[in-house]
Amino acid sequence: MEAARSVGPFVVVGGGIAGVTCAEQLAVNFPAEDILLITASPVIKAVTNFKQVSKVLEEFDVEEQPSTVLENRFPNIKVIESAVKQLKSEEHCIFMEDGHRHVYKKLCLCAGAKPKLICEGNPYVLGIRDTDSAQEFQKQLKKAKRIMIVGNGGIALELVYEIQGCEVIWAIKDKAIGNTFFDAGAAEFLTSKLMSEKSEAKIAHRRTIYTIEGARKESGSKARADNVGSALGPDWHGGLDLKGPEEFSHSIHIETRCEVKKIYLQEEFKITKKKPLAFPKHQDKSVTVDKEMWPVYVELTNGTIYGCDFLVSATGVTPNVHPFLHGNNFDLAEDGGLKVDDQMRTSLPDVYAAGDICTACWQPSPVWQQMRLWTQARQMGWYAAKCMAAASLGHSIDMDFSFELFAHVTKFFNYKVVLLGKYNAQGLGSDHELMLRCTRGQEYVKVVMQNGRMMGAVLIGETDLEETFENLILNQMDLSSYGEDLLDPNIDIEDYFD
Ligand SMILES: Cc1cc2nc3c(=O)[nH]c(=O)nc-3n(C[C@H](O)[C@H](O)[C@H](O)COP(=O)(O)OP(=O)(O)OC[C@H]3O[C@@H](n4cnc5c(N)ncnc54)[C@H](O)[C@@H]3O)c2cc1C
Ligand SMILES: NC(=O)C1=CN([C@@H]2O[C@H](COP(=O)(O)OP(=O)(O)OC[C@H]3O[C@@H](n4cnc5c(N)ncnc54)[C@H](O)[C@@H]3O)[C@@H](O)[C@H]2O)C=CC1
Repeated sequence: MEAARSVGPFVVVGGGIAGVTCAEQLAVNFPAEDILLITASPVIKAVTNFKQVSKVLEEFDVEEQPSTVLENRFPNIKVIESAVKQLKSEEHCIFMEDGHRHVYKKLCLCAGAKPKLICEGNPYVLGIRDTDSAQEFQKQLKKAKRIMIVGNGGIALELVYEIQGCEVIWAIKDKAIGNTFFDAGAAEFLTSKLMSEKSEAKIAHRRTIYTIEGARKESGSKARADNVGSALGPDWHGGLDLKGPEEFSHSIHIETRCEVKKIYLQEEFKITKKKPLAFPKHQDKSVTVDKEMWPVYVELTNGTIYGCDFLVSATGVTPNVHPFLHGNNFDLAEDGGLKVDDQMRTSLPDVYAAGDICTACWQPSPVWQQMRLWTQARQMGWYAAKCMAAASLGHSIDMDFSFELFAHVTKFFNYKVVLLGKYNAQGLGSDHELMLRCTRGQEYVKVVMQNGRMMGAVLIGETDLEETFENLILNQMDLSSYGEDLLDPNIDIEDYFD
């Protein structure tokens, strides 16, 4: 067995952000050694336009590229396009779909995650993970008149805002939108943006439903449909044409505090004699029961039933661990991810993991938590390579600074959104207070304070506060004496703390 440990190259499985970043860093650290990157997809995802916005805030695009681009940049990286079928960790060997096998010295698993669908194997329930699934969604949307989006996180927030020309029923378990990122206050701020943008907006308070009828579609430029499959960056939907066949701009119907109870196919539904609801498409109050026959019917736990063309299950992801588990006893975390320690090691010798496939099981910084995001996939891939390099030289390294503070920059409803630290007071119990500053349609600033120290923040809009707040959270300065001044728009707090 000893022999297996030292022969063979470094091997990385997965051509997503985590895997590509890990392979690149290994290639830089060991320019004279072969690095094998094995991936099931014909393209790899590369980080482009990387910008270190501040100490921990970073922004970048994600671009799908042919593997030759990576091999040309790093001559000691060899990309093999084939799925891994099995791992025999005892033998330090992986077996491929294409029949080949590869011995490894050290292995990093970066096989990502897959959509956690509310119902597997139903052709009317779509998940979105990558370009292929996004294109399939776009194709289905072109001919859809009404769809249901289930889930209240990143994908749902983006889709609800971007989809035009198709009625959208948005079913969420929570009482307010965007629960994975926002509290009720921020949700209200964002919902009002959705309302204010649609001239005929109105809210039907039946079961706290928002019915947003949009203005007739102005000429406006359609999203570029020709460059699908290019940058998968935070504007992954930007390259898609998320427009249905109808001529109105938006028609969103939000059903809160409910889940999908049952999904019926058309034939099955006909025999139930149940009555599907229509939502007032043209403000016609009398339209309460749908006359159309839909391919699929969805019964929600609040008793309402809607016909629609298909559902999007934007209900989270589950780590892609299965091809590797067979015959290997990895320690798994509750969320199904491969447990990794502070050196990105899994429970099996010489096997590391990074990105969506893993679950961080080290003692985290008090203001950091894992979230399956591009930013963390890149940071983990980079750090795992450093750990593998150090380990092969016989030592370990300190935790990378990027895990000191949770920091995420993104865009929702066309607002810049910055999330820092314990932005929703995660794990702080009731022992914290919130400070808020909000100008409707402009900015929403929420700060989470505990014992006079800043623990987290939600910044929506161009607030220019991210760097100052990042420093205040990192240095844990006692801010009690500043009180409300901290958010006083007339006080330039940057001067206070510069
Ligand atoms: C629609 C959507 C929008 C998103 N938007 C954002 C955003 O705006 N900002 C953000 O920060 N995050 C966003 N995310 C999350 C982000 O995409 C993921 O966190 C990130 O891509 C994870 O990277 P990864 O390398 O771990 O996994 P992935 O990118 O999933 O890569 C996994 C790789 O492993 C390969 N693979 C899988 N199984 C095998 C196997 N058996 N053998 C060989 N290879 C295999 C796959 O082919 C793929 O190349 C979004 C996710 C989705 C689905
Ligand atoms: N701009 C950004 O930062 C974006 C980030 N992402 C990331 O990509 C990954 C996938 O995105 P999402 O699928 O949106 O995951 P998510 O984790 O962001 O949201 C999942 C949502 O589905 C809900 N949910 C789970 N099971 C459900 C059920 N059975 N019924 C109803 N609701 C259910 C959850 O409560 C949550 O609101 C996530 O890690 C997310 O953070 C995705 C899109 C944009």
